Amino acid sequence: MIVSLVMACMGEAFGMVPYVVVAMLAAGLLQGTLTLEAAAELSVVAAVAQVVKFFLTWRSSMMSHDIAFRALRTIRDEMAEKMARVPMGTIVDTPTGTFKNRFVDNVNQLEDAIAHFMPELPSNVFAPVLAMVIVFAVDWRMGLAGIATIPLGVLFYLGMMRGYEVKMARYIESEQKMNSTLVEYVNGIQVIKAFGRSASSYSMFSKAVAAYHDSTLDWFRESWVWMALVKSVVPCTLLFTLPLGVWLMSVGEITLPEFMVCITIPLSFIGGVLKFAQAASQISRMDVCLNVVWDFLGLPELVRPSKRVELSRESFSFEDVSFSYHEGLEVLHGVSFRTEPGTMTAIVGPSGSGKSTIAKLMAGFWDVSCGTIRYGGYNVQDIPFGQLMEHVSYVAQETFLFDMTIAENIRLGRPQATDDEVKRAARAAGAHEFIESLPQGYNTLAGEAGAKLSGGERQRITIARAILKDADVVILDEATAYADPEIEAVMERAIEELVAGKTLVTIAHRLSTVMGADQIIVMDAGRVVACGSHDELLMCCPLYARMWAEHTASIRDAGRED
Ligand SMILES: Nc1ncnc2c1ncn2[C@@H]1O[C@H](COP(=O)(O)OP(=O)(O)OP(=O)(O)O)[C@@H](O)[C@H]1O
Repeated sequence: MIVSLVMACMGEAFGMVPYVVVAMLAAGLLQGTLTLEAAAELSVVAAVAQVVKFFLTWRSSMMSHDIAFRALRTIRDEMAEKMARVPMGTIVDTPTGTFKNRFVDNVNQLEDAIAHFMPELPSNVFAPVLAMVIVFAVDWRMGLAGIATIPLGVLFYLGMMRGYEVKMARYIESEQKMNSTLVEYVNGIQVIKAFGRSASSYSMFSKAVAAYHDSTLDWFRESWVWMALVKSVVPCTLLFTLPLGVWLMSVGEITLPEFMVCITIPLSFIGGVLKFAQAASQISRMDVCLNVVWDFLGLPELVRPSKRVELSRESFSFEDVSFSYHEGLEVLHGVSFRTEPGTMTAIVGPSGSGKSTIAKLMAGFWDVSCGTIRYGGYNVQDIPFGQLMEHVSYVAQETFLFDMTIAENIRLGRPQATDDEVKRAARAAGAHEFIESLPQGYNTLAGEAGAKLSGGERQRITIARAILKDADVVILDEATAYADPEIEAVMERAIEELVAGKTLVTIAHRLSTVMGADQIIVMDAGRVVACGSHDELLMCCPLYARMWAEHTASIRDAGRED
């Protein structure tokens, strides 16, 4: 960046040479002393200086752009890394659009600041200073006349700067809010259409657009008056230099060439001064955008050690675990249980009783508020995140496929897996046939295929992913929730493949699917109310007995309807 700055400044210095040459040519012409050879030589000097300026400015700009894009990449990489280290709560509580804003729009704004503003700012200061040194060296009175418009310009500039940062922050905030609301709007378009609402009636979006409109106009209305004054007053140097110069020349204080130098040189630095005046908006913008980056990078992280530990064969154990997603709102209270290796644990309970929360804590998405979760004999907080994840497969309620090929989506389970292994996993998950029937088979992009895949098919792809991972513990969070009756059998076979010989923790609504579990944990309002086998719970847990009665009644009713 320093080299880029130096080259930009040198470029400005060379850029001034043609002005000096013009002054010398004009003076020679007026004095009648200009010869053809001298004119040709001076023109060559001006042309060479212009070429050198071009070369230096070009190199400086290339370097600063290179630096800018490298900085942008580093910032984005760090933000993406950070995202993997913050608790899931930070992610789910933030609207998707906000992430797009932080990562894309906000960081993009820094490009302009780093690539243009930083190298140009010193050269915009350097060029006027150099120009003034030249004019002052010729005649100090002409020097003063050359900068006479600047104090007035500074006055108007200060007028523009009043409350500028607040206005700029409001403008950027409203711009980002509008962008993120637009992303939400697009994400939620199905709901908006289904309820027959239009963009204008989606009040969040229209409010964000209106706020952006108001803040932009507010900002421009005030700034533009001042900026227009600065731009019209500062370049008027001739108003002062011309009469003073003519007078000084008439009284013999300065020569004609000196007069020409003193009126042309101040004209050469006006562009720089005006650009410098715009620096305020750049600095405020940079400040706001950088703060967004720093705030995000400063978010608290899930702290894990990096040194691998020697895990025993023990599986998960919850010891008096309490948890709140948000302070003061505890959703799990003193939960304790163990999962023995190679056994099946089912977690059941009414909606909102905390089943999925337990699954997500096992998957390491959040840290507990109180108590301890152990795996392999260690508190999970003392196990490197990557190491714990080697042992755990989490199949979530929501199936998510990345917009890459189906094969690559499955391979996420084990990046080094061969094509054959990917296919074997898909076969075991009962997904091979429908994947083969897609236009490009395993190479079909999930985004293209997405619309054609049913919920159950998508789920079998995520099960294939988990089968490929081959982890010791499989956590199934209502994994068969979207399966229709016809494919339920296929799904169950896929899951049997997935969990063969593994420790299974499953959360299921249909109690018939968990009857055979080694232990069933019954949750109610964030507490474990009972734990045992199906038969034991029927005898001793009224809540479970009621849920079972409701479940069998619903199966009977469904059978009667058929
Ligand atoms: N991300 C979140 N932020 C705040 N509260 C949450 C979050 N996720 C769940 N909760 C709350 O935590 C409680 C337990 O939710 P959880 O999803 O674990 O229940 P569940 O038993 O799995 O429910 P269901 O069977 O309906 O999926 C609920 O009161 C829920 O509103």
